[in-house]
Amino acid sequence: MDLRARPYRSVLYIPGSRDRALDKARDLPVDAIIFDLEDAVAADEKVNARALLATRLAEGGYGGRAQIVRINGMDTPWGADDLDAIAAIGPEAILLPKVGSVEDVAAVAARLDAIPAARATRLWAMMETPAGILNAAAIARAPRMAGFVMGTNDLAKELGSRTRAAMHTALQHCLLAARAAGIVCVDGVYNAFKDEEGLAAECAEGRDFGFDGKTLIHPAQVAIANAAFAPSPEEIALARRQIAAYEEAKAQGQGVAVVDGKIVENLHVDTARATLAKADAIAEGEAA
Ligand SMILES: CC(C)(COP(=O)(O)OP(=O)(O)OC[C@H]1O[C@@H](n2cnc3c(N)ncnc32)[C@H](O)[C@@H]1OP(=O)(O)O)[C@@H](O)C(=O)NCCC(=O)NCCSC(=O)C[C@H](O)C(=O)O
Ligand SMILES: [Mg+2]
Repeated sequence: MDLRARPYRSVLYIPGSRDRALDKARDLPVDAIIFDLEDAVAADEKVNARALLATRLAEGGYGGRAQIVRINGMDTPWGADDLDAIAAIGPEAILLPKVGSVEDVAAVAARLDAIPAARATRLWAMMETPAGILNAAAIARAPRMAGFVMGTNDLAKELGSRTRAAMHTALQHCLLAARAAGIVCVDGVYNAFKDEEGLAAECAEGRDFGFDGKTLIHPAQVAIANAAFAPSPEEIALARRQIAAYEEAKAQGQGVAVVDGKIVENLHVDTARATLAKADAIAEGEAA
């Protein structure tokens, strides 16, 4: 299965304790939702949030959006109960926080193997600890692994870094590991949720790096991420021209075409086809 065939431009965190936000998300134009039981939920709300979220997920109404539940760490008082309660609903994916090693993931995958409802549930990993970043290649190939989410807040805390630039190596390292394993990789959150310009700039950088999309914390951020991570009309038009020019060159026995003064070879055509497939998947999701 091509995990990246589906769009992940906008991936919105929703605190599992906020019923109004859980309801609102049913109408938001996001590609994916992370229903959060970890850092967005206070310690004394954890148990109630787990029950509320289980009820809302069982009710459904989230349409074709990818649904991912972030549980608490297995080393916390809530992790094991979160896992059992959420796995029993058979969610599409469970997101593990602060993953440090492939063994962390393998232990959860083995526990899921014993829960029939979770037969098809995939695992995602928060990449946000120095050990996790260093072990990214192995984690990306762990059992049931389907996606990485960059946790830039925790990473900044752990590294003591003060700028995003200081985390570029970690971001790119995780992206390399994800691409080598063929899994999804989404960028970290932009905390200043009222700063649209700052978010747009960070989305543009994430897109240039190659991320599939951005994690978000507020509905006002959704449109900006959706625009930044979708192929632009110019990119779509160029992709079509590249494919047509290459097909024509091939018909004449040549392996190289030229479009806008730049060579187009089979690998560029692969990228062009991927651009069109992504645009189609987005259009399909928006029409649904
Ligand atoms: C940041 C917020 C606390 C702001 O909340 P609030 O003051 O309620 O915002 P608004 O009044 O502007 O809200 C307007 C309406 O939008 C709904 N809303 C708000 N946030 C969300 C959301 N995330 N999803 C869905 N709907 C949302 C409100 O209910 C209002 O609706 P209505 O009443 O109908 O008008 C708040 O946005 C928030 O809590 N955001 C999520 C924070 C979060 O999830 N944090 C954890 C993830 S970040 C992280 O941990 C990353 C990683 O681990 C790392 O290390 O980096
Ligand atoms: Mg975190």
